[in-house]
Amino acid sequence: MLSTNDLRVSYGMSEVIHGISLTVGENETLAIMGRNGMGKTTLFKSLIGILPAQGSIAMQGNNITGDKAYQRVRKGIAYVPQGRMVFPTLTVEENIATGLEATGKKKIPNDIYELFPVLHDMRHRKAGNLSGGQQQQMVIGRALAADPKVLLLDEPTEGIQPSIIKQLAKTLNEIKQLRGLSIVVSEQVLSFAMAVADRVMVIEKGQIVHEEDGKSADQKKIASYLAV
Ligand SMILES: Nc1ncnc2c1ncn2[C@@H]1O[C@H](COP(=O)(O)OP(=O)(O)OP(=O)(O)O)[C@@H](O)[C@H]1O
Repeated sequence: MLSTNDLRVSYGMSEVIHGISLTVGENETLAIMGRNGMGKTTLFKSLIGILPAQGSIAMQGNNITGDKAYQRVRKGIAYVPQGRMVFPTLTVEENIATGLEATGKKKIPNDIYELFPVLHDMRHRKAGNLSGGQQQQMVIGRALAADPKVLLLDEPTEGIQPSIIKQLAKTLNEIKQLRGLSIVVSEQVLSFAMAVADRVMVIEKGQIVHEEDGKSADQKKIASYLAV
């Protein structure tokens, strides 16, 4: 579905992603695990087209390396950034509706409010008044409004309570079923990654250093990469 080949990303003269090749298949969830500063956000920003990269990125076999972010969104990639980036003074509904731009539609698809009933209840509230977990649901709803084929989520559990993290994992699995999409998620919370991932990759200093099947993953080994 989405793949990279020898992807390299630099800030000025300093290269921080050193040749990453990965593929996420149709209806697959790929978790990219790594400690702070290992390059997860940089990788995601290059996938969505906010940061320029060398090497290549392909979507359904078509080269999108030269595409701008909005073109990639139209081709079916949606991005939920780390820190969520809500528009605090807009209502919940207005926030979600910003995701519709790529589709030309005016109405928020029903399944978004079915997935997140609390967002329906709070749709006229200002987004800045929502809890962290509710805001995370809202920005996932915003990404789904763009009708993506691939959903990129950068550390969605950051700043969210453990009980809500469990619920978020369940919801992501539901979304994958319901929409039949592919998910790439970056994470540091192992239990969350294990609850959603079909495949796990570990990133260290801008390189993939370990990869295995999610269901049979050696959690101790992955945890050892995450330990400081
Ligand atoms: N704007 C920037 N300019 C220069 N270097 C940067 C910039 N942003 C990130 N870096 C560096 O790139 C490397 C990778 O950072 P990145 O934010 O991608 O890591 P991360 O795994 O997402 O970590 P975190 O979870 O803390 O966001 C780090 O060494 C970081 O210091």
